[in-house]
Amino acid sequence: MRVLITEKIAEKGIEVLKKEGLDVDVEVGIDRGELLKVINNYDAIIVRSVTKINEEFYQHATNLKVVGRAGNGVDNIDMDGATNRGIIVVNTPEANTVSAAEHTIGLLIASTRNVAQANAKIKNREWDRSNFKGVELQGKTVGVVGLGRIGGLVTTRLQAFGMKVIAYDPYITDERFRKYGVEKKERLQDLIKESDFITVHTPKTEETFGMIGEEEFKVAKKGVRVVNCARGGIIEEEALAKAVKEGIVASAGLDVLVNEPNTTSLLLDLDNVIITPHLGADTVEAQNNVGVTIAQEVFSALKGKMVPNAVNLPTLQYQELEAMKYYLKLGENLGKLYHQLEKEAIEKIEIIYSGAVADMETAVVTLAVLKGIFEPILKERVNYVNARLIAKNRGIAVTESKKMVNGNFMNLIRVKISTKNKEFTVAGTVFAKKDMRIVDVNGFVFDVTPTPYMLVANNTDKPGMIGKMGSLLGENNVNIATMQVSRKHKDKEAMMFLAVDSEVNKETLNIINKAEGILQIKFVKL
Ligand SMILES: NC(=O)C1=CN([C@@H]2O[C@H](COP(=O)(O)OP(=O)(O)OC[C@H]3O[C@@H](n4cnc5c(N)ncnc54)[C@H](O)[C@@H]3O)[C@@H](O)[C@H]2O)C=CC1
Ligand SMILES: O=C(O)C(=O)COP(=O)(O)O
Repeated sequence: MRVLITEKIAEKGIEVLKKEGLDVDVEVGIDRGELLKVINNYDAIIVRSVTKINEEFYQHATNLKVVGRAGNGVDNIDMDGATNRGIIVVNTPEANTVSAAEHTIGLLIASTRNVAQANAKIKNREWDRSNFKGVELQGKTVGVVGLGRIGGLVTTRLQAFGMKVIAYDPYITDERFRKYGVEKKERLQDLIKESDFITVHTPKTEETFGMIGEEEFKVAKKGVRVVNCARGGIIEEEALAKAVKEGIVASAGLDVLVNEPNTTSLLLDLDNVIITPHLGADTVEAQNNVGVTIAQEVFSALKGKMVPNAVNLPTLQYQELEAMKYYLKLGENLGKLYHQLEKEAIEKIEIIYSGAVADMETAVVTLAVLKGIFEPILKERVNYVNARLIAKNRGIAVTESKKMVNGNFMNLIRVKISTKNKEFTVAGTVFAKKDMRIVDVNGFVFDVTPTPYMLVANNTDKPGMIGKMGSLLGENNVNIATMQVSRKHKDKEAMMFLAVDSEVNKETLNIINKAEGILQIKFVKL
C-alpha cells in the first residue's frame, strides 16, 4: 500500500510506516496540480494544516482510504466528503497540545512585555528602555474561550502566575469548570467585559469564526490583551486591527491568520501585534509525538482496524478501544453470518446489548455489525466510516437498545435482522475478556468459537446425521476441526456448526446439500 506525505513530519514517523512495509513518498510542498495528478496512486495521504483536502481533491483520490492529519485541527479537511466515500480521517489530537499551550503562554507574555519589539530594536543597535512598558499577569483576570484540551492546559499554567481564570465554553459540563477551578461564564459577552486578557482555544467552526469581532471589542475593557493560538479569524482580523489602533486592545499575540501562509496581513503593520507563522506545534517533542502517532494510526486504519482518533467515527480512547476489541470482532462476525446464510433483502436491523457491553460505546460495535453484514455482498469498500451510510442508502432502519442484565450471560450482543417475510437472529458473547462465542442462531443454542472457515448446516434430527456429515466431508478431503450440534425439539430440525481447516468448494457443498436428511449447508467465512 502507498502513502503520500505532503507536509513535513518527523523522520521517526516515516520510519514507522516503512517498517510496516508501506511504500512511502515524501513530497513536501507538492504543487497542487501535481498532487491531483498523482493522488489516485495512493491509499493514504498524510498532511498537516496546509494541504486542502476538499471535494476537488477527493474526485481525484479514487483509491484513497485514509487521510492522516499529523496534528490537531481538521478544518483543512472536508469531513463529509471523506465519510461519504468511506475514507477514514485520523488525527493526533493529544500529541501537540502541550506545545500549543506553551506557545500560547509564550505569545501572551511576549506581547504583554514587548519582547519581540524590543528585540527588534536592539538587533537594530538601539538600546531603548523607554517605550516598552508592559503589565504584570499576577492578579489579572484572563478569559479562556474554549476549555478543551489546550484551554485546560493554558488555564493551569496561567493560574500558576496568580491569574484569575474565567472561561466560556457552552459545550462542556460544569464539572470541568469546577475541576479547573474556573469561573464559568454563560455568555461570551460577560467574559469579554471582565477580562484583562483573552485567549481563544476553540476549533474553527461556523460558530467560532469571527466570534470575537467589533461588537465584542465594544464591550471589552480598554487595554485588553488578546492571544490567538487556535485558528485565524476566531478573533476577526479587521476588527482586531481597528481595536488595536483605537487603543482598546493594548497588545495581541497571534500564531495563526485567516489566510496562511501570509506576509501581507494588515496586522503585520501594527507594532502592538506580534505574530508567529503557525509555530504552536513546532517543537521536537510535539513533532515526534505527532509523527509516530499518525504513522501508527494510518497503518492501523489501512489494515481496516478501528482507530481511536478517527475523526469521522465515534471517539474512543486507546484503553476503551482495547477493552472493546473483542466485542468489535464478535459484532462483525455476527453481522457476517447473515448474508452468507440468507438471501432476503433486509428491512430492519436491531442490535440489543446486554450486561457489561451495554456500558460501553456500543455505537462503534453497531458499526462493526453493519460492516460485517454488508461486506460479504458489496463490491464497494465497507468500513466503520461508511457502514451506517450504506444501511441508510439501502433504506434499512438500524436501531440499538440496551438491557442492563441478561439471564445467563455476563454480556450479550443480539442481532435481529428483519426481512419482509422473516426474522433472523444471532447472538454472541465475550467471556474472559477475549473469548468470543456465537451462542444462538435463530433459537438454536450453541457455544461456537468463530473461526475463519465454517460450515453451517440444517438437518433433520435423526440418528446417523453427524456420521454422515463427517464421512461426506472426509470423502471430499475437508478436515473438521470442531463440530457442534443443536436442536430445539427432538426429531425435528437440528443445526450444525463445523469449524473446518480450509475453504470448501461448491461441488462438495452440492454433494452434501443433496444428501438425505440435510436441509441446507452453507460455507461461511468469518
Ligand atoms: N497553533 C497551533 O499550532 C495549534 C493550534 N491548535 C488549535 O487549538 C484549538 C483547540 O484545540 P484543542 O484544545 O485540542 O481542542 P478541544 O476540542 O479539546 O477543545 C476545544 C473546545 O472548544 C469548545 N468550543 C467549541 N465551540 C465553541 C464555541 N462556539 N464557544 C466556546 N467554546 C467552544 C469545545 O467545547 C471544546 O471544549 C483548535 O482550533 C486547534 O486546531 C491545536 C494545536 C496546535
Ligand atoms: O495541530 C494543529 O491544529 C495545528 O494547528 C498545528 O498545525 P501544523 O501541523 O503545525 O500545520
